[in-house]
Amino acid sequence: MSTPLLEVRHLVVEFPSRHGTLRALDDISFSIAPGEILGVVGESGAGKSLTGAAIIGLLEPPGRVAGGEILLDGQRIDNLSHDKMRHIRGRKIGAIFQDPLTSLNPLYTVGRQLTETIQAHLPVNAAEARRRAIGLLQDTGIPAAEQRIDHFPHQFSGGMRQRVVIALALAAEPKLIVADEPTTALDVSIQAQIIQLLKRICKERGAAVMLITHDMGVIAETCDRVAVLYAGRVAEMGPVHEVIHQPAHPYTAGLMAAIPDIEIDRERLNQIDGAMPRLNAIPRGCAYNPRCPRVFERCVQERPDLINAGATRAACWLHDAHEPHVALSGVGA
Ligand SMILES: Nc1ncnc2c1ncn2[C@@H]1O[C@H](COP(=O)(O)OP(=O)(O)OP(=O)(O)O)[C@@H](O)[C@H]1O
Repeated sequence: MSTPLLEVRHLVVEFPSRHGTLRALDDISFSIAPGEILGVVGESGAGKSLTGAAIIGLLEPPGRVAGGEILLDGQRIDNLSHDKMRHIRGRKIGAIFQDPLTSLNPLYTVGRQLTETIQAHLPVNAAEARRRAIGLLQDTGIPAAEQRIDHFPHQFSGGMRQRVVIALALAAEPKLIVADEPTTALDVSIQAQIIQLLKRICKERGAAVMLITHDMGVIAETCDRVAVLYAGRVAEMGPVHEVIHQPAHPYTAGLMAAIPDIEIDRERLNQIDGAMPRLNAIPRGCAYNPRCPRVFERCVQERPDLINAGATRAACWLHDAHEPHVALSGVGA
């Protein structure tokens, strides 16, 4: 892999609470190379959005980075002032969120928002900024961009608005795009178009992308590599094809089995039994052990770190070569 653009090393995020400190992200490490799309997947509460928020410097207090480091282009960004981070967010990191309306100012035309962003970060005059803004709208598939540039956000449909948000995220030519559930709020019929657009435009520009989603189908279509999160830790990480077709962690296998299939009645979907633990009740050993069909003694005693597991890396004792896998009695192994 080429030199990483983004490196997240041993990231810890904590929230103070009345019951003591809650650790929401616990020792998360991964990297993304230029031009690469890393999918971050997991059930609700796994820590996907917090990971994205920590990277873009938008963790909501009292949540805080309590350990580890985040490097962009070799420079630490987790310890910068708000002002410096705001500048980096515009210039080097573009963010795309689930609801396009949170990223757009309803009072300004999309052209004004695009040209202001371009001129705040790039040395171009107003005419050039407008020319580039029209180019971005065309690139993101907005028809009649020369006219639509002077429209307000409410004059666009949901799908078109998310295209505008993608154009805005790319306006300052950032090297990293963090996209948090970018299609969840959209009509199913246009989700695939937006995902394909994001993929094409980022690949063309060589931008690194962190794509947060709970949807394994989106990951399969879009990503180069994938990190599977569970209870604030990486359960498995590897090339997307290998993670999907030979999942090494029983949690990943469970997520794969739960992918909706239009041929199958929703009622019959194979969901993973049980629920993600609350932060104040993370089980000892492997956090997935109460739900795991392959749990054995060591899983309830010792917490696994990522180890080589065939074509991927998985935090699972099943892949420890020295492990005699003695199933726990009473649990379907
Ligand atoms: N402000 C907060 N205070 C306390 N705990 C929080 C706060 N924000 C998030 N958490 C907890 O951190 C954990 C991770 O949350 P996060 O939003 O990152 O999950 P997620 O994987 O993005 O889920 P979803 O798919 O539902 O967005 C959850 O247990 C959540 O309850």
